Amino acid sequence: MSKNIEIMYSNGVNLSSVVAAEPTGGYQTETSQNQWIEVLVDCPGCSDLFIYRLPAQLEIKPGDILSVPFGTQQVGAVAIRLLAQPNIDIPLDKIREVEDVVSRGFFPPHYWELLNRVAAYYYTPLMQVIRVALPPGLLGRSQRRLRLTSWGKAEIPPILNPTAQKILELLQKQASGDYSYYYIQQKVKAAYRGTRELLRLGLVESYLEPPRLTQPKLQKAVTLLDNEGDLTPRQKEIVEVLRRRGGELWQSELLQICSTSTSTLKALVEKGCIVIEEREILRREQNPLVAGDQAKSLTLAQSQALATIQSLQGFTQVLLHGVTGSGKTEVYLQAIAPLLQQGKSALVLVPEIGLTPQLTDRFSARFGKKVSVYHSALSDGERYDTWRQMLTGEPQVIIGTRSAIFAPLPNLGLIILDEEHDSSFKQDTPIPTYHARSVAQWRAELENCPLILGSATPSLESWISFSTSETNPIPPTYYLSLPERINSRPLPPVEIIDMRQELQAGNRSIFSRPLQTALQELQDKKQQGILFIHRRGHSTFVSCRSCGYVLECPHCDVSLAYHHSEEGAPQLLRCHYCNYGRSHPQNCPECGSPYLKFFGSGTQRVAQELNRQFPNLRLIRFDSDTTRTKGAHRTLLTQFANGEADLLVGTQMLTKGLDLPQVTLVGVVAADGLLHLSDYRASERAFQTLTQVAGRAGRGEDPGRVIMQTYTPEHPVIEAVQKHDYQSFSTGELEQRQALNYPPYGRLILLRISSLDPIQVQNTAQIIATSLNRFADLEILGPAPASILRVANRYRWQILIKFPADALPNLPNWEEIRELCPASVSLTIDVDPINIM
Ligand SMILES: Nc1ncnc2c1ncn2[C@@H]1O[C@H](COP(=O)(O)OP(=O)(O)OP(=O)(O)O)[C@@H](O)[C@H]1O
Ligand SMILES: [Zn+2]
Ligand SMILES: [Zn+2]
Repeated sequence: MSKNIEIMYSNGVNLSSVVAAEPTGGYQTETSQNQWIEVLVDCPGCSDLFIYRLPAQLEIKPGDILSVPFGTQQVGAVAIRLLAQPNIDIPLDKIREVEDVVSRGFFPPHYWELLNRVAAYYYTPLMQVIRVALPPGLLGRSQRRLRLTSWGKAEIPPILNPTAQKILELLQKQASGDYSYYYIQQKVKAAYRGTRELLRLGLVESYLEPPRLTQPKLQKAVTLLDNEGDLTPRQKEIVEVLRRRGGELWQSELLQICSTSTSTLKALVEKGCIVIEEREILRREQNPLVAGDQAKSLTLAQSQALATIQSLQGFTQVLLHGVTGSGKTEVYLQAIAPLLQQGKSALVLVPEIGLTPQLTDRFSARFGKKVSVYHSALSDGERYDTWRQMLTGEPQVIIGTRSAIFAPLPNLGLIILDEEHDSSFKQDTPIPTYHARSVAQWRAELENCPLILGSATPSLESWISFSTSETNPIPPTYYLSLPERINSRPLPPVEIIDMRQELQAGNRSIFSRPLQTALQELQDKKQQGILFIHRRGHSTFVSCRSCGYVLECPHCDVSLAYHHSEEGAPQLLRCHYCNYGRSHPQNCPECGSPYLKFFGSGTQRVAQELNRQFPNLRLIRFDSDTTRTKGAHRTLLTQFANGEADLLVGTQMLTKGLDLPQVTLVGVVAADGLLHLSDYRASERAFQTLTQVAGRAGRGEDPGRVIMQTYTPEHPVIEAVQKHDYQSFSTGELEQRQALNYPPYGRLILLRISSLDPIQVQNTAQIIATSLNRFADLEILGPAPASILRVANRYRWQILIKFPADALPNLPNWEEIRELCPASVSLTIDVDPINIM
């Protein structure tokens, strides 16, 4: 085995400073006098730079993806920086050579710098950021292989040394004459001597097999040539089919259409009528065909907003604050159209996949094939190919979720974050714990293009940075408002129902009397409704009426939710944290009593109740249980849009961006579930969710109405939602945030500490907190157990660090903090956390 271990920096260089110090210069580096390259290797735990020799025949640039020898393996690596001299003191012959380039020029200009900023801001090793940004599998292990040449396949080998002889025999015994280096090394001692000889004699050749996942998908294509030969009637038929189809078809299609065989096609090849060759097919998610549409003539507010957007030059930020149904999407579409004409691309980020079918359709209707989607529910192949398609530089529109902010579009003209307030733009785990909005700001700055943040309920962060009257802010910022719905349609009136009074009046149903009446009327009037429930499943917990025992998850400190859908389907208890499931017991496991009672209502229970009380009402459940399979979102929404159901019953998922003009009624079964969460953002989130769900009503010709049930009608969030009053809600909420120094006035860093060992995690949390107390400008909250201490058997503690947003104080050296954790305790640094529970 080789003892040439790669040479690593001994003093733990701070990577971000190394790379950030040389912004994009790497791309223009004169390669001639550089003989060395620093690389990042894709190997767990390796965050340092390693130095390699440049092979004479290879031209390598920073950003290229490489294959390098590492220990005894070949691993993926990213070229970081070229050097004229190795900057460490080691014998030059100890430095190994780069094996090969797997993929060239993978990063568009500025991209590299973006990744570095993310790594630095979120205290994450650069390699982890690269992993989030690249499609899966790109850095997979490529394999060096050895195969026989045609000369090597011949029977008469020259006289060889014994190892070479053994390897040759090994290869010749194998049908394709092809093995990995690794396999040969296992089989033959000191194999390198033999391979060297075989290579020198030209009996074998060595080649690099790219990682499997990233292999482009090839398929045989048949192309018609002009030679009319002497053909049989059958052959003529095939040629005719090809001609009618434009002279080109995939072989598989042609075989199917003509019910013919490959040997028939081969005969045509021999007659010179057709050629068959391998072509790459791009596995992009197929957008269903949608009828094209034209730009709508804009309302006054829309055209003013558009005019401002079109006047923007370079890096600017726009907050497009438009009430629900005010036509923000139309503004996006018309802002993008001229960019595509200029050969530029646009990036549109949306919160959830559930949202994308409708939105993607609107974009496809306008821009056709120039639109692609990019999100984590795509297959690896689809992701990889969409990625490659972006690199072509063709003007295009990418619509995607959070991670699409890293889409490598070379010629970016505009970035849009739709529903910018949505918390799904923030990644909690794994690291980097990035917020797509922050990354979008950096990206827009680096690409020098405008960024549009759109929402009916802007996050307080965005609101404050656009509403404070700073003169000449950098970058220039614009607050654009669409205060009215399209065609001056009114926002729907919101009726608040006090459920305590319902109970007093003897109504024990989960539906208040006004909601019952409204549901009844729905059918008579042939209109549609949406019913919002905070939780999926049937009931939140099951407990014994005799002894009070609550069924809990064995791995988490939470009660199990009851899931039951149709008659006859198995009754299931499920943990919403770790997905543990068990069958529902007949009797109490504690006292044996048969009287088990369900508490709290999820989507399933509400659906059951509806079926019981309104047997004629047709409903569709829309939550993460019913939308698990690919395409389910689209199918269910299409059914609903086609009028196959009267009511859509679901969770958060249906609050966002749905545009269904025939929906007149929106019901909120219990607003309270959202209000009383132990998190400083609970009110903001509740206001946003309730306003958004209310905004689904009355978007078409018929006026809408909202019925909101609650036990706390006097809650300020409920009052603000009722009045559609963003302004007063945000003013009040900001005062509270300021008083306590919470964002957007203060900044937060959350340390999440977890372990299987309850004692060790608590001790570690304590030790970390003590060491943080040395920093006078930091306010340290905790250590405290997370609100659910144990999840999936891991005990979780946290420490919240608070500091003023305007002055970055002296922060701890996170590596030192990390070293305080024993191996069994893991630490995640969540910068600007959103979920603190
Ligand atoms: N200028 C226009 N003329 C006629 N109809 C329009 C115009 N602009 C938008 N619309 C239509 O109005 C409806 C609402 O628009 P859109 O969905 O873009 O609103 P939105 O502001 O994104 O709402 P939300 O924030 O609730 O998602 C859509 O059906 C859209 O096609
Ligand atoms: Zn019991
Ligand atoms: Zn669990």
